[in-house]
Amino acid sequence: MTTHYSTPLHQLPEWLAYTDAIHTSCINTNHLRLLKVAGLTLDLSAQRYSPEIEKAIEQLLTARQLTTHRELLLNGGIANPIENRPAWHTMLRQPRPLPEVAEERNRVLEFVRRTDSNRRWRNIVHIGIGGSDWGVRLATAAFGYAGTWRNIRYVANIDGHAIEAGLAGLDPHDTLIVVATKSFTTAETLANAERALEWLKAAKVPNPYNNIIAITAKPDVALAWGVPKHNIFKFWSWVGGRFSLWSAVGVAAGLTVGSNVLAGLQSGAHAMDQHFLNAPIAENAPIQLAMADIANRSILGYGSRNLAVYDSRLANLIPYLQQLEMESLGKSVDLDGNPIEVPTGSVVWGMPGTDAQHTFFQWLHQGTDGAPVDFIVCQKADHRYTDHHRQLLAHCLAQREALLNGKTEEEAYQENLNAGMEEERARLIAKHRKLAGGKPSNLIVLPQLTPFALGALLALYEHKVFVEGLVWGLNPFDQWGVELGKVLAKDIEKALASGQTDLQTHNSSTSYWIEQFREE
Ligand SMILES: O=P(O)(O)OC[C@H]1O[C@H](O)[C@H](O)[C@@H](O)[C@@H]1O
Repeated sequence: MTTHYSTPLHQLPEWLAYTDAIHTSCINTNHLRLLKVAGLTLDLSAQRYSPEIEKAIEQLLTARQLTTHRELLLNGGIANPIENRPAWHTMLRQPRPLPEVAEERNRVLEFVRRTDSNRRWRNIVHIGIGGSDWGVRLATAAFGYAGTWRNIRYVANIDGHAIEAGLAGLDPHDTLIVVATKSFTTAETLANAERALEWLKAAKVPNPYNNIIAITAKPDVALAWGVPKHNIFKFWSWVGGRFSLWSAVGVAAGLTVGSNVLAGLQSGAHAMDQHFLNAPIAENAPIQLAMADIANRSILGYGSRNLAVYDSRLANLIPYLQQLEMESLGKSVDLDGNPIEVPTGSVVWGMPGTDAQHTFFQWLHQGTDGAPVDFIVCQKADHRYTDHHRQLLAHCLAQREALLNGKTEEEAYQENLNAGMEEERARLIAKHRKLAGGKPSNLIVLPQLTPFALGALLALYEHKVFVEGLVWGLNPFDQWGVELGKVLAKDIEKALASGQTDLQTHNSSTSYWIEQFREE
């Protein structure tokens, strides 16, 4: 068996040099550091920076063999050694992909074209969960925020309310059920697909399977389930679930917001792939984003990162990135199975701004922990309410500046006095109004919310995650942690249905609740 690391990260000289460089630097509030990539601007001015940091990054990434691993990723080598397969989502957005990829891409385009020209399917119910869900939701909300001629609904959760609400009020004769599941084994998706099938049958739809399409890496299983061959779109085991938006999984987005959205997303992502491959380290946006995140997480000790998305059309970017980042980086052993002795992937959380300002920004400004923030905003809006957009931009910049600059007690005290407060009270209130400042953040500006810009943004985060995995030495392309719960759920479900279980195998609280929830 190959050993990947002879020296653990926390003892690696290049890591120690990076740690030192971070500790001996600060955020320079007079410094402007911008990277312009694929139409996006990444403003890193509110992160620590020094020539020593730049040098340490170069050396650390050389020690981690960035060039070799990046080529492995982008050329379809075994980038996921634990599961012994490539992680080749970048292939799906190449202008000239492998013939089998091109063929499936064309099948999707042709399906959308034919369906549109027949004005077929007024309603779409997209059934899928996790990576087979969030990307499609994101794309349709981003570009269909004002509605489209087709209704689209999403059903992910096993909660029966989800499928009930997903189907309620729709005409089964004019509804296309899209079943998206890489594995075709995911319990939620299969159960919801069964309910949708029953619903079609109950409405006496002549051939209910004609109202269903499946997108999967297991076409044989979909066929055996009943989906006709011509209604099955395939992707490949080398496409990780959380990267499947780039595959035929996006077909429901094609049907609602148009094939040009899929094409635009792909070309934006491809432009970012090229930048990631070719740009020198100091100008490489995914790399610089990753290294800032690593510094904040592993060296400065921030436990989470906030996503302040100043565009309500991008609300689904938050769960999308939560899956991308937390499923990829929520690991604590390296490729050799040894514990990683520095903190790895942080919590990622957020809400669109300005809603977030009225919910938890207080904590960001004055809470004990605080968190770095990614501010994401579009320079130009697509609505006609110019003063709304001006205010939105102002709030975004203001929050970022407040986090960075803060306010001293003395400043607050003087302001209080100037506002006519008597001295003792001015002192007390100043202590409450003081903001520490110095909080790191990124600002990512999209010129406008186009499919190209969103594609580039998603690929920026994907490659950021890859670089973090490389530095920490973990495998960002598996997710073993979610398995145990799935196995336990199967056993508990059996116990709830039949009463048969070995209660000894569960802890006393679980056993108690099995008894309580057991069906009579
Ligand atoms: O697409 P599927 O095979 O149905 O998988 C759906 C989801 O299942 C699990 O939760 C995995 O952790 C996710 O990565 C995946 O996206």
